[in-house]
Order: sequence, then structure tokens, then C-alpha cells
Amino acid sequence: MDLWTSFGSLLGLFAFIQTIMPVEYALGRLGSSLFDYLSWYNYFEVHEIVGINSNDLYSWVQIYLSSTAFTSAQRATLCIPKNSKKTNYTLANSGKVCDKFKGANVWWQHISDEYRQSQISFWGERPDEKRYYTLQISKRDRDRVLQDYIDHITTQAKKLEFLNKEKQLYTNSRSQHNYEFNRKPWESVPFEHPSTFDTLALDTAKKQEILNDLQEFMRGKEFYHRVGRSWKRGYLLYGPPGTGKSSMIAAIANFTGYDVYDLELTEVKSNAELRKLLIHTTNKSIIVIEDIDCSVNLSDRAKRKKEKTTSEMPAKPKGEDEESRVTLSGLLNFTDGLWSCCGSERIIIFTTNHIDKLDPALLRSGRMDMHIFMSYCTFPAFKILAQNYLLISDHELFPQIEAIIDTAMMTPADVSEILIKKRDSVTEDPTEALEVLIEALKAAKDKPKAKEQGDFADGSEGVEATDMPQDEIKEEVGNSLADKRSAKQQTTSERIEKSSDGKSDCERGAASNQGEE
Ligand SMILES: Nc1ncnc2c1ncn2[C@@H]1O[C@H](COP(=O)(O)OP(=O)(O)OP(=O)(O)O)[C@@H](O)[C@H]1O
Ligand SMILES: [Mg+2]
Repeated sequence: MDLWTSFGSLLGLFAFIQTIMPVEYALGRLGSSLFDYLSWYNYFEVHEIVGINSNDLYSWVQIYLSSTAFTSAQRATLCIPKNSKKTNYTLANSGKVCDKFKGANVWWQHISDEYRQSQISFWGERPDEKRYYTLQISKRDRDRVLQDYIDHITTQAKKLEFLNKEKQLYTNSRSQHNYEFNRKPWESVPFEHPSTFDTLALDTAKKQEILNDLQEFMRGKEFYHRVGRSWKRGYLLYGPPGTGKSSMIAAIANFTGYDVYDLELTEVKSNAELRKLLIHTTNKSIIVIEDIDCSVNLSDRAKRKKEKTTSEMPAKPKGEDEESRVTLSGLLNFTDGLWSCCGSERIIIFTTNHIDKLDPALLRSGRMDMHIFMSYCTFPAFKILAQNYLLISDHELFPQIEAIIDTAMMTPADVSEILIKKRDSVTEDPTEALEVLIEALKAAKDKPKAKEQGDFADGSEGVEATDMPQDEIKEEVGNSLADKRSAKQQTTSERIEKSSDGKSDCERGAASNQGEE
């Protein structure tokens, strides 16, 4: 009787085991072990999911093979992802492709299996499909090439991913709703701004200086590591509206290939949220804060303090500063605090029409390494616009334009506007466009002198800046900042002359900021 009971229990146990590991499966394992033993080859599986985590190597293999799949695979799948222009090639299910590495032939096969219903998942939720690549490599070559081959795949895939990746433009606008529901603080669209350093109307020397700086930054991994600095660079673009600050950002993005994070500070509720946004940016990216003087109350603390004490107006309500949702110190921490090192190869760009309104702490070297003045349209800049819009590099009217352009103080945006409207796309004769431009330059030259007095922005704040006596300005924000302000009041031609002293805005900015500190 006992014997029957034990036999019954054994049968029960056997039936249970079969539900989780069927007999065919066990026999199959035995057969495949024998096959593996007798085969000339080793087989390695690279699964998409390992446990509950996605497997990076699977993605690298996929990217790496996508470059060879369409040339040599017999079966590939094609797809154009949403909002993308590029066709993606991947190995089709059971598709096979051969690759060569260090004289060894290797084969990759892509397998996509549905999970069997009877299989129990110990890991909770998982996808319905089990996808993996199988790498077939001869036993003879395995030890010699396998590790190097995997390293090669990873390096190549990273390069390919960067080259093929479409740049994204991220925004945090209306992020709160998004963040609460998707845990995604940034939304993105493909970045397609056509501005490049070729189309940017800027003096050649200044353009070259910026390009060199960017190039040095991009290859500076070892350097930044050696000197113990986090691998990031700050640019401050300042100048009147319509001088190309946003166009410059787009040109930098197109040159570096980095994603752009356009940070709308007014949408950020607190310093903690600012930090969260920073953590969610990727490496190789540009973080932009446009019109930083308008975003939050980041004006010069010393100046504000003095204004508060000397003003005859009733004192501002207590806690007004706290009303700014992001504080200056929060922003300073964002640019170079400990959290700013959570990624690498990042460029931070601030733009402003009013550099004199910014707190010197924000401008010091290390935070904003390069101060780039975007000036009114100069003659060299005009020549670039003429080349872009009218396809000419010289014309008999050029000398007339050269003679007045610096004193007219027109922005590149104004000049482009005339060239785009008046260009004769039928006969391609640029004469009329140039004549209209000359008239506009003459009219701008004879306009009231507000511009020359520093009112280059919008007719209000600039006047306020120039109304202050120079010595008072110096007392408040330091000599260097006052120098910057008076530099801003110079005409474009004066600035160009000044730049011939061999010093860049960057060097001047850095030197002056050290003084401020
Ligand atoms: N330096 C420039 N080179 C080429 N085009 C320019 C330049 N500056 C302005 N433009 C033209 O004028 C338009 C406006 O320029 P942009 O938006 O870059 O100016 P901005 O300095 O960012 O102005 P704002 O301070 O108002 O934001 C651009 O779309 C471009 O066509
Ligand atoms: Mg702009």
C-alpha cells in the first residue's frame, strides 16, 4: 500500500515537473549538449532581456549589425521610426549574417521566440517575445578573437549610434504634467535647425576662435580628466536682438552633433526640480537658457541690495526673493555644483540682451568660460549674408556698403530681411537688393542716437544702464563689468578695432571676471 502511495506521489511530482520543464525539453537539452560537444563551433546567445534588465550588448550588436545587415543579410527588416527620415535595417527573424574579424569568420543569427504559455516567469512581467542574437564562432578562433570582437562591436556601435542619431531638441515646457504621468521631465522633437557656422554672419576670426574652442573641448576628455575638471564648457552669448544668438546655438548643435536641451527656467518650480532636470539630460548635450536676465531674478545681488537700501520707494514685501522659483544659487549649482558632474561632455549656453544685468558670479570663468559678443552687422558679416542670400562675393556697390555699415548699426536679422525680400530670384540680379540695403543703412545711420548710447536692446533697459554715472557703476559691479558696459556702448567699428589688439572677448571676459571674484 505504502509502495503505491510513494509511486503515486512520484507520479504527481513528475507531472508537476513536466508542467514547468517538459520531457521534450529535457531531451532537447541533452541532444543540444551532444551537438555542442561534437560541433566545430561555439554558440553565444545575446539576449535582449537578462532577468528584468535590458541587455546593453543586445542593443550594441543590433546597431553594429544594422550597418552590415543591409549589404550582406539575405533577410532584413526595414523600418522608418516615427518622426525620423532614416531607414533602419535589422536582421529579420532567423536572418543570418557573416562578419569577419582578425581573419576569423563569425555568424550572427537573430531569433525571436514567443514565450511558451507553460513557462513560469519568476521575474514578474516580461515581453511576449524573447529576442536574442546567436553568435557562431569556431572553437579554434574563440579564445583569440572573442573578447576583442565584443570590444570592437561596442566601440563601433557607440560611434555609429552617435553618427546616425538624429539630434533632438528637448524642452521642459509643461513638463510637470508630463513628469507626473510619464516620469519624463523633458519632451523632445527632432532638431532640424539649418543654421551652421557657414551660414552664420560673423567675423571670420571670431568664428574661427569659437570653432577651435569647440574642437578642443570635444577632444578634451583626457585633458579634463587629467586636470580634475568636469568635462563641460560654458558660453555666454550676449548682444542686441537679431544678432544671431539663437542661430549660433543651432550652429553649435549642428557642428557638435549634440542634443539640445532648451531649459525654460520660468517653468521650473524649485532648485530641486532644476537638479532633477539636469540629472535627466544626456552626455554630449547642450543645455541652453535663453534670455537669462528675463527668466528669473538673477540680476546683480550687490546692485539690488544697494537699490533696496537707497531707494525712496516703499520697501518691497518680505520674501519677494523667495518668489523666484529658482534662485541664483540654485542656478550656480546647476552650472558647476556637484550635480553638474553627473554627466560629461556638456556645453551650457546662456543668452542675454543685457549682460550688465547679470550677477558677476554667473559670469565668472569656469561657469561661463567664453563670453561671445554678437555684434551689429559688420562688413565681413554682411559679405557672408550676401553670399548666402544673393550668391555673390563681390559687387560694385560693396564699397558703399562698407563705408556706412558700421555706423548704421543694423542687425544681421535686419540685413537678411532686406536681402531675402529684395533678392531677384528670376534674373538673379542682386543690384536692387543692394540698393535697397544702402538706403536702409543710410536711414538707420541718421536715426536718433539712442543706439550709440547703449540702447541696443529694446529702447528701455539700455537707456537705464547708460543713465547711471560710470563711477557709480564701477562701485557697484566692479570695474570690469563697467568696462563691458562701455564696450557695449561702443559702435561696432570701435569694437572691431579693439579686437585687433589680439585679445578675444573670451580673454577679456575671463580676465575681468577674475577681478570681480
Ligand atoms: N549672425 C547672423 N548670421 C546669420 N543670420 C542671422 C544672424 N543674426 C540674425 N540672423 C537672422 O535673423 C534671424 C533672427 O536671429 P536670431 O534669432 O539668431 O537672433 P537672436 O540674437 O537670437 O535674437 P533675440 O535676442 O531676439 O533672441 C535668424 O533666423 C537669421 O535668419
Ligand atoms: Mg534668440
